[in-house]
Amino acid sequence: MERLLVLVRHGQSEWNLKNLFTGWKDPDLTEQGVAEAKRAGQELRDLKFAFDIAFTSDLSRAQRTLGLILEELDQTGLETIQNQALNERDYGDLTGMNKDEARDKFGEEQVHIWRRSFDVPPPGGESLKMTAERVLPYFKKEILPLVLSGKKTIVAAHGNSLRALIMELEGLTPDEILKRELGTGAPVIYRLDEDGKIVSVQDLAA
Ligand SMILES: O=C(O)[C@@H](CO)OP(=O)(O)O
Repeated sequence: MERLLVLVRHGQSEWNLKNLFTGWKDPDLTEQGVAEAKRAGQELRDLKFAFDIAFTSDLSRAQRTLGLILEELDQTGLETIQNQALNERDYGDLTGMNKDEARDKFGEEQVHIWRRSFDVPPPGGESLKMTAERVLPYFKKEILPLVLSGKKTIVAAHGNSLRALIMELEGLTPDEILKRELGTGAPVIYRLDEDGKIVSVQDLAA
């Protein structure tokens, strides 16, 4: 039995393009983001993927990315579950701020710590650790059992909510996961064994 899990970060959003901290804000995809999502769908179609269930966050950029992928796969009616647990890390007071302006205001190092340390949250927001503490229980309860039962599953979500998932799946240390940048609209394909251990990983961005 195949146990397939595909993770995909949303395509470029309006706020990715404007270089703004996004978090739980809900900007739409850019034209480039739409094209990235379509290309992801085409790549999965070329690899002959057909899914049994889809999960996404409650943010439009991830939902729309998933919708565009499913269109390419001719699977627009696929059962899809949306949950806030898969949302991007909440950037708190940084939300909406330009990333370069934040560096000017708070210093390069402080901004890097907020963006890429494991357990230092930005003011009023979530660290990657806090993000993992909501993503992982949801994944273990709602998603993983379906994957292990043979349901081919796609999860369309966000840079940091997917980092939390990848850290768990691949058994990475905080240092290792923080160096991992996920391309917009680039699927990562996992095949798992019956215990949820990785049999193979294929990153279509690579
Ligand atoms: O702004 C955000 O919400 C995220 C993802 O785009 O940014 P960062 O790469 O800084 O975690």
